[in-house]
Amino acid sequence: MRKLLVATKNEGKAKEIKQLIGGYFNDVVTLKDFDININIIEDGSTFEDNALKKAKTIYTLYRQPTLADDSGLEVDALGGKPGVMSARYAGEKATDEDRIKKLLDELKDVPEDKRGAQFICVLVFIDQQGRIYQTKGICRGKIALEPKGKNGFGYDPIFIPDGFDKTFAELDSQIKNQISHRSKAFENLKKILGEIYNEGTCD
Ligand SMILES: O=c1nc[nH]c2c1ncn2[C@H]1C[C@H](O)[C@@H](COP(=O)(O)OP(=O)(O)OP(=O)(O)O)O1
Ligand SMILES: [Mg+2]
Repeated sequence: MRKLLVATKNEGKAKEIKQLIGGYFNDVVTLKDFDININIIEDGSTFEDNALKKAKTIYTLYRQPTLADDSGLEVDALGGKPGVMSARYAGEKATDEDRIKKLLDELKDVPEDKRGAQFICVLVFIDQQGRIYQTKGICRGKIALEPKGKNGFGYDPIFIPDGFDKTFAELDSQIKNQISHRSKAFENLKKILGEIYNEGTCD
């Protein structure tokens, strides 16, 4: 029996993590699943700092294999903003719609060919013994002129990945999971898990 704690409260993210993690754990539980009400202040200046803080906080409490994901959207025309502030871009109580609205507003005078952006995902995994591993994935694309689609979460309705003419929210979750920043970070994490667990998936 191998269990993974996922240090996230974001249900959209948790769903993707469960789809992407592969067969290395029989049980994958998030902070919502085991109902711990902990508020981890994400005050780092990088995705790496914040992912590390989330993973360490949960590992220190439970001493079990723990995974954290810190991610966000960097918009070229805004010098990389909202970046690490993506979740709090329109204030603490704001919704995904509020954040999308604010971003589109700031880009209202930016023409289509200057709307380049990238999603970043940093994963930090801490194994049973407390060893720390980190991987990163980037997905390039551009910001749509208006929100479209119902799939996914967060900024998905306004992000058009390179090579497609639809937003992540219009594309199938299967396609998103083949090309996203998160899936790229997981490709590398799974190589590490393969080494830690000797290629053996658990059964
Ligand atoms: O694939 C994605 N598709 C759309 N939006 C995304 C994606 N990946 C990250 N994002 C956005 C959501 C949130 O506004 C911010 C992440 O912030 P981040 O602190 O990592 O996550 P969070 O606060 O929502 O949950 P938690 O910290 O509990 O894991 O970037
Ligand atoms: Mg967060």
